[in-house]
Amino acid sequence: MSDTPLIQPANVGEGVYEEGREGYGHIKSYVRRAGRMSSAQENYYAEMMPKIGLVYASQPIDLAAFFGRNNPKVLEIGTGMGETTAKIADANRDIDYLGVEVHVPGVGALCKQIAERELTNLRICQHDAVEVVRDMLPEDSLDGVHVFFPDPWHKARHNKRRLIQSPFVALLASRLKPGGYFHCATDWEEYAHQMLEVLSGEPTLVNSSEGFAPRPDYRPLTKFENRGLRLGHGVWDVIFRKKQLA
Ligand SMILES: C[S@@+](CC[C@H](N)C(=O)[O-])C[C@H]1O[C@@H](n2cnc3c(N)ncnc32)[C@H](O)[C@@H]1O
Repeated sequence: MSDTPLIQPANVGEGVYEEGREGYGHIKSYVRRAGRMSSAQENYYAEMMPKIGLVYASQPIDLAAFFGRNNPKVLEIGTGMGETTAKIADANRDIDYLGVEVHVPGVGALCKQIAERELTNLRICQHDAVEVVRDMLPEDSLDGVHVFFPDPWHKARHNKRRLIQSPFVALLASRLKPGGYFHCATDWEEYAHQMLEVLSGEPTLVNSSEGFAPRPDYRPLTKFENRGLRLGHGVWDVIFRKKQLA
């Protein structure tokens, strides 16, 4: 692993207050939303998280040992209510998926999907993905990264809270294996262009298409996306690959 962390640990920057910074750590890409779990979500959370949850710790993990097999590993950041995540894992049982999400009712909803679909290839970490990637995922350990519809933070003064920015993309790219893919999607056009620009600027990645990519079959259309498309709104997919070693 390299000596210089790409994202500074939480104690760096102490004393500097910036909007969006929690506990003087790095700027957060989310706000803790209110919202209670339904009793079903609560029950599934209590039943499933001890079995499939990854508890955050500031040390790298062995993903093959964690999933109990050597199959391809894909990270999804911001699984939301988990419908897309569960559908993808259900349709691709030979691939192991690690979903990272901070919103507790969303984690509860995903636990329900995992139990109902009897998925053994999908696990969840309920923690800030920036810290999970920085502290827990070894370099060259992932076959793919999904970041679907990240919070757009559309006001200019909030743009700094967006996930897809150069330092985090460089960190994520370092966790991909050579040939691994990095797939983002958004319905916010200006963010789509930022994604394309930031990923194009990462020297270890190469675009899999010319410009935006067609939606690949493995990413199902969400209800929300379908409605948007009917209303004439756009959705943009950006898919890059990590360069093979020379
Ligand atoms: C707009 S939602 C999209 C959810 C889902 N991907 C979808 O397509 O419906 C973005 C999600 O990312 C989560 N999120 C944002 N920043 C995060 C972070 N740093 N770590 C983990 N989850 C994060 C939010 O809690 C939210 O659920």
